[in-house]
Amino acid sequence: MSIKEELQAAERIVIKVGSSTLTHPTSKLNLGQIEVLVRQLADLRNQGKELIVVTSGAISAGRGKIGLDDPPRTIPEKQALASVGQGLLMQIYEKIFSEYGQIPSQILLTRSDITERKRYLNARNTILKLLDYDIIPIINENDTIAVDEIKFGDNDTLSALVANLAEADLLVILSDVEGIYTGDPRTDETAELIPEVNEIDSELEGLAQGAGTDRGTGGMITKIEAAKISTKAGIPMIIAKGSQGDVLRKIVQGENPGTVFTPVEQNLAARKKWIAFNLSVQGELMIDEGAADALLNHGKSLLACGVVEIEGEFQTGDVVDVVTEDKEKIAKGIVNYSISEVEAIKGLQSTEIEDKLGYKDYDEVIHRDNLVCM
Ligand SMILES: Nc1ncnc2c1ncn2[C@@H]1O[C@H](COP(=O)(O)OP(=O)(O)O)[C@@H](O)[C@H]1O
Ligand SMILES: N[C@@H](CCC(=O)OP(=O)(O)O)C(=O)O
Repeated sequence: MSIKEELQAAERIVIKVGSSTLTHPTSKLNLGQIEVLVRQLADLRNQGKELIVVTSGAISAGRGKIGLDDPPRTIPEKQALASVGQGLLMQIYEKIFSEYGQIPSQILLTRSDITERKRYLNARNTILKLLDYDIIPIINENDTIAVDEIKFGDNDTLSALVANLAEADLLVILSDVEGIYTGDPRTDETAELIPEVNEIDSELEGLAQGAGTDRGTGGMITKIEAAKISTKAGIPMIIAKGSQGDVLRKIVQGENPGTVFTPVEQNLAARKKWIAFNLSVQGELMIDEGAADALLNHGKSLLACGVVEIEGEFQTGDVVDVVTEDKEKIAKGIVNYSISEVEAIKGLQSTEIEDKLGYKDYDEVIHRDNLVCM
């Protein structure tokens, strides 16, 4: 399918809207802009599209409401502002969506809702049920309670993980720029829009700078991180300017008003997607050349005999990175044994595991069904 056809065929779409689109430079909500956006979303829903919105703007709206001149610096400051602003955001979404006959709902996520498999499945089931009820889930990070260890940090990454979790057909990131330019268009007058990206390389990453205003988080850097996750999961992603009145209509008609990232041809099963994009890696297994060949070229499981060195603190069922002796990361997987058990059985044949541990729950350290090669 061409990218145009993929855009036209997208039935389930995640739309992420940045603070720079939802709020004015005063930090207060940009009601006109939100109205235009919600009208388009309602119209897509009327066309039968399934929509999931990832919204930013809580911190900025909270700041606008309280009337703080300076942007928040500390985590408690951001948390307090988010606590004020999230309610404002939902109030306005609820009001305008209702006017257009649609039902929005709120979901606030922390990183562990995605990294812990049980919670991931819960979040997924809830979102799918809401879509089933013709509701538009509106997702934000749970800023008020998320501290560093459990934070996504930015909604670009969150939106890509949500697109993956919900098995969306398309991820749209609406910002205050048309797309990715050859430099930050705010500071580089010669910067030109890049309409299509087929491969994310270090050159492209080098063009991306941070946020454009003190309301945004991450700028183009986090949007490229999102594109890596999304395209690897087989989902095309578009960055476009949220203030263009008919931007969403154009996209679903197959037009590209910004930068489109074409997906990598790969269709991982849902469980493998969860492993591949799991942000909470608990350790690292270094494996020898033979084991690397078995994993990468023959689709085999990782056996204890191929494990050379171990790092981290993992329990049975945790996700670990698998690296070569040159420290190149080649895979990620769910381990069948804890770190102390792998330490004891590394280098051994599977037939020797029982003698060593006094039991043998599994032949493999990581079964191939729980392994994703990079
Ligand atoms: N190479 C680039 N191309 C386009 N924009 C860039 C680039 N590098 C940095 N930016 C900045 O990224 C900003 C958008 O990101 P951000 O401020 O986080 O907004 P949002 O709230 O939409 O996420 C733009 O306003 C721009 O200043
Ligand atoms: N969760 C935060 C937004 C974080 C974020 O990534 O902001 P942005 O770069 O504007 O998408 C909030 O609601 O204020």
